[in-house]
Amino acid sequence: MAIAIRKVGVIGAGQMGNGIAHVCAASGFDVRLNDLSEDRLNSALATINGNLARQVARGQLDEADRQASIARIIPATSFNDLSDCDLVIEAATEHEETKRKIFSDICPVLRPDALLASNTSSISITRLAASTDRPERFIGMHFMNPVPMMQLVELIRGIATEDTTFEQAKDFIRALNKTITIAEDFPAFIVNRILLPMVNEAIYTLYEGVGSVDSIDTAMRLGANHPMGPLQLADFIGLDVCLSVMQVLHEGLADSKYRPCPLLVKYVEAGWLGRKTQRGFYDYRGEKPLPTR
Ligand SMILES: CC(=O)CC(=O)SCCNC(=O)CCNC(=O)[C@H](O)C(C)(C)COP(=O)(O)OP(=O)(O)OC[C@H]1O[C@@H](n2cnc3c(N)ncnc32)[C@H](O)[C@@H]1OP(=O)(O)O
Ligand SMILES: NC(=O)C1=CN([C@@H]2O[C@H](COP(=O)(O)OP(=O)(O)OC[C@H]3O[C@@H](n4cnc5c(N)ncnc54)[C@H](OP(=O)(O)O)[C@@H]3O)[C@@H](O)[C@H]2O)C=CC1
Repeated sequence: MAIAIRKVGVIGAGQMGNGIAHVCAASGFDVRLNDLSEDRLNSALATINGNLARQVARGQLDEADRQASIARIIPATSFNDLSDCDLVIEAATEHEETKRKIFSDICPVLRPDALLASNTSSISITRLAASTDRPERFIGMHFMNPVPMMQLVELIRGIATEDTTFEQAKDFIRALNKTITIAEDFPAFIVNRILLPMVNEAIYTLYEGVGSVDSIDTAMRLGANHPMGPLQLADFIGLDVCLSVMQVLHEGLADSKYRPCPLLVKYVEAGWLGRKTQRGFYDYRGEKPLPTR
């Protein structure tokens, strides 16, 4: 039975969670934004405020709407604060065990008819759904980074996702004024099945000394009209997320062409995760980003 979606819970207030909360609030939904720490929630609200202000400055939003949007986002340090949500979108770390633990903790708190979605970049929706008490009302809702700027949401049904869930998810995404593309539930779906091997190949190009950080990013920005070079994009996505997606592809499709570049592994092991740690293929701590290699 279809339910009206009015209140949306977002679990994980990082790069994606704050963007998802932003677009839901700006589209008139009440939002409960959850993360492990109050500090993370406070910085997420500051980021959202800044991005809404950027949209006001660009004339995409008026000041009254900015204020109304930010007022619709309530920080939630406990899953109990999400108990009356109609839809909960998980946007926590790209680590399957983390997601499964979140689902086992949140399901008992939710109304039986509430929908549950994951913003996972690559992990099997069918498998994640099976770890919940509601595989029929579970779906993959894959937003793109940065969420307020990117038009696409990739929608992925698990094997058990019901038609009503699918239709409600489509209606919800349309209410966010986003465009839907439908992907089948296979490793990394469509966008990351194509994009992340390109990013991984750019890292191999650096690793093998074919080009420098600057020459590789310049080549693709000016040679293929990409808005960001692939190494700049990797830092923007997060090198931990890039590595997780490549591991899911490599293990899920059992094809050596998806093996993660050893240099990517090294950066993640060093904690150099890109923009979110101020250092990846570029060092973001100074005036302008400087290549770290
Ligand atoms: C990994 C996955 O699972 C799936 C994915 O998401 S893959 C990644 C998909 N995303 C991309 O490919 C993004 C490619 N890059 C772009 O499209 C563009 O560079 C961009 C849209 C990000 C920015 O476009 P732009 O015209 O340069 O925007 P501009 O006004 O100059 O803003 C640039 C800066 O603001 C950010 N930005 C601009 N508006 C923003 C908003 N409303 N919300 C968040 N960030 C915003 C940009 O990311 C960039 O960050 P910094 O301020 O920290 O430098
Ligand atoms: N980055 C990207 O470009 C895109 C990422 N995605 C997907 O979105 C999801 C989030 O990615 P992203 O935002 O980049 O990751 P981030 O690391 O930026 O944010 C993840 C957030 O989840 C928090 N978190 C971790 N465990 C829990 C938990 N148990 N309960 C609540 N919050 C938790 C983290 O807190 P802490 O840091 O303290 O652990 C962090 O604040 C991933 O599944 C990713 O694959 C999808 C599209 C694009």
